[in-house]
Formats: sequence, structure tokens, C-alpha cells
Amino acid sequence: MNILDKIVADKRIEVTLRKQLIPVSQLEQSVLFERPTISLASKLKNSTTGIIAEHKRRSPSKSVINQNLNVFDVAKGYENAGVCGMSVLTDSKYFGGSLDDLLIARASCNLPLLRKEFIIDEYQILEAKAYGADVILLIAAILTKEEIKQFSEFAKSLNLDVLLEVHNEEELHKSIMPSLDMFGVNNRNLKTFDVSLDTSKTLSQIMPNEFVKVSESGISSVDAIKELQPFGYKGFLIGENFMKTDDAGKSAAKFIKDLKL
Ligand SMILES: O=C(O)c1ccccc1NCC(=O)[C@H](O)[C@H](O)COP(=O)(O)O
Repeated sequence: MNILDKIVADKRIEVTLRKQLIPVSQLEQSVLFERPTISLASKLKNSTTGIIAEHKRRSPSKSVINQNLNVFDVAKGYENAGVCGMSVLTDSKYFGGSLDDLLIARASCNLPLLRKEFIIDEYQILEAKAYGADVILLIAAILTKEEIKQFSEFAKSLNLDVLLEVHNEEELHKSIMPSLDMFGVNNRNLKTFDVSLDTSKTLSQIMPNEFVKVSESGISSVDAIKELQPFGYKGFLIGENFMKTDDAGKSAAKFIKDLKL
């Protein structure tokens, strides 16, 4: 079984339990449910830097990245650094995150927030909205075309932006539909964990221009961004490079300053 299959198998059990603990009616009563959302896609379109900075404690590829930072400071730091949006990993077992992280990030900044999760059920989209997200991630590798359509249309009905993630051409072809805002190309091969910016470069050629293009994973230098921009990328999702430092916000601020030079 590969890592994505394992994560999804665990996620199905987790979501079944969560649904029993917190019914949909309770999620819909969250004060955040009525909050006007902020569009990450619009911010990226109008930005020259396009950084989406992630809160990531650990991962299957690196195990521990940093357990010492607190999400409140990280969110404030990213906002002060001038990032376009923040990604918050909410999976607990593999990434050490939680929905409380999302809630704390929401309370501490006004950035568009991406719920970074393995979404396999509409219930998780309602959770995203109830805990203050503006954007959801859908991963083509774990969803059918029908599920991508159903979940993206449901997210749009809640005024959430949709970032659809692909790893290869086949996933890209099956996913093209009007209910998406952004296409993300993940540079990390989830079987070997190798990262290569060539994945973003190759897939950019066949990606329709009406979607905002985001390059994800393995970005650790300003040069990498300068290399990807000519391929039409407007967004760059960066986790480990900031989170491995003592001050993720400060690290993001220096990165953005260098990028603007
Ligand atoms: O990061 C992993 O090891 C990983 C493994 C399996 C599924 C997903 C994984 N990462 C999720 C992400 O998309 C990244 O956290 C995100 O793109 C940031 O990547 P990085 O800048 O390399 O931390």
C-alpha cells in the first residue's frame, strides 16, 4: 500500500467517527459559517510574489520538521511577512495538525486560509467552513472525476475557493472543470518522495490558462520561483523551508524581500 492509500484508509475511519461526534447541524451553527470568505485565487492573480506559506509540524517524507512553533505566532509572522495566503495542515496522524490549528490561525490573521487535508467526504468541506477556511484542497489522485465535480461544486456553494492538486497528465485531464479556481502541481512524487520542479514545468504546458497555476512542494529558494514564473505559475506553496527554522514568519519575510530584489 502506498502512503496516499494508507492516509485515505485512515481518513475514512476518522471521518466516520467525526460525523458521529459533531453533527452537520452543529457545524452549520459555527459563527464562522457566516463569515465572508477571502479569495486566494484573486490575491494570487494580483501578486508579484504569490507565496502560500504552510504550517507543517511533520510529514511522511521528513518525519519531524518543527514541533516548537506555535500556530498563532506562525500565522501572525506569515501575515507580517506579506504572504498571499496560509496553508494549515489539519491531518493529525501523519502531519501533526488539527482543526484547532485552523481555528487559531483564523483568530490570529486575516490571510486567506487553505485547509490542507485529504478530503474524501463533503462533511470535511463543512468542517473547513466552520473552522474558518477560505480554500479547500482536492487531490485528484484520491478522487474520481464525479467526486471532484461534486466536492468542488459543494465548496463553491459555500463560497470557498478550490485548489485541485495533480501529480501527472492523467490526473490533470480528468480534473478540468469550471468549478475549480486553482490548479496545483505537486512536485513531490508520493511513492519515492523525490521532488522535481520539472513536474510543474511539464504539466504547465497542458494546463488551461483560465485557472490560477500553483506549484507545490520542494520549493526552497528564490531561484526556484524565478525558474517557475515563466511557466505561468502565480502561486508557490512552501512548507518545510519556512517551518524548519526557529521563526517561520521571519524566514518568509526574508524570502519575500529577496524575491522582490
Ligand atoms: O510532505 C509530505 O511528505 C507529503 C507526503 C504525502 C502526502 C502529502 C505530503 N505533503 C503535503 C504537501 O502538499 C506539502 O506539505 C506542501 O506542498 C508543502 O511542501 P514542502 O514545501 O515541501 O514542505
